[in-house]
Amino acid sequence: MILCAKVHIKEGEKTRRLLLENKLLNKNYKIVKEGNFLYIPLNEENLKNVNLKDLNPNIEIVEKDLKSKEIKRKPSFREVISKRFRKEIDEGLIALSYDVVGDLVILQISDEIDEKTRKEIGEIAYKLIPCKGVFRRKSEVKGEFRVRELEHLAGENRTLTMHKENGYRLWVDIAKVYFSPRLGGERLRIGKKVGIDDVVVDMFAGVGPFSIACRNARKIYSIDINPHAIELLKKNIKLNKLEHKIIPILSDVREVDVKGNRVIMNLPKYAHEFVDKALEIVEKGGVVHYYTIGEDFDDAIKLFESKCECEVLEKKIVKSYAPKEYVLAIDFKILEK
Ligand SMILES: C[S@@+](CC[C@H](N)C(=O)[O-])C[C@H]1O[C@@H](n2cnc3c(N)ncnc32)[C@H](O)[C@@H]1O
Repeated sequence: MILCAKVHIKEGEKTRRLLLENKLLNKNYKIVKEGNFLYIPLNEENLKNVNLKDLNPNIEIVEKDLKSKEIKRKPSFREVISKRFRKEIDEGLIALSYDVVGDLVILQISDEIDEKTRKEIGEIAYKLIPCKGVFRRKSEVKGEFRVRELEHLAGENRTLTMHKENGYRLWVDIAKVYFSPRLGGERLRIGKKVGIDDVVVDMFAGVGPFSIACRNARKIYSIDINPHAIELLKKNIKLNKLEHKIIPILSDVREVDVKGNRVIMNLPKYAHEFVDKALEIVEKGGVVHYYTIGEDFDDAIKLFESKCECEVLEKKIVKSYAPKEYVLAIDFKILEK
């Protein structure tokens, strides 16, 4: 039995595209039509990163006996690596999960694995994952710009790529700016809340994925301190034809004087240091989308309650960060400052 998204045929193509963009479509099985409904096979491994109801609230998850598309299927990267490197996987030196940004793949292999083996794994990924280049994370995201060091393993040694998610396109340079494809579902969630009269302030915009996800707003101020991010953000504004709405600002957000009714604080590790600034920016009655790292939501809620009168509209775990630590999202409505 295969997990499937059951949707009305009228929403079939839109849902299939959203599932594909969020790496949730299981291409090994055929989509089936029964009556007025389509059953779209799901990639179970990636389901943990995305809440399907954010993609389309009408999706129902059901199990279905679907026919496999190919009789002779190419083994997946995960299948090959699990067999060849079981011990190293169990020891936490090689991860089966990886990121795909545009046509580039980023693997997680420890420095303790020798260079020859790292390259061998890179070549396996290059053959089995549709992509043009393979890299590995050489460090954690670090510094003010939240960028990680990378090591090239296979294919093209190029770090600029075009990523597609949620119906928009983004230029990303994986060596110069922060970008996580795992936040695609979160961006969709925020984008859906945006109204046509909203003025959004994206305090830590990077190349602009949250800003562009909020494209229904009246105006969007997109701020970042990394000049490479702002350069790519400007290209992305043009690429998505949003010159009339998005205002890119290269600056430390603490130096910027703007106001808005929806503030996005996507700097999980340090956002707690910027709460006063967010409260200066947000208008009374507005919403702050706060991202932080923690075991639970308590500290973040206490922090906001110590600084203003607020109401928690929604809270969710976005992804895991370390053992027992998560990237958390909390939407605060600011009642009184
Ligand atoms: C975690 S990244 C998020 C980028 C983007 N929102 C995304 O989802 O891809 C945080 C961003 O905040 C920027 N940043 C860090 N400190 C800043 C500051 N004081 N003022 C403005 N931007 C800052 C970094 O350069 C980085 O691009």
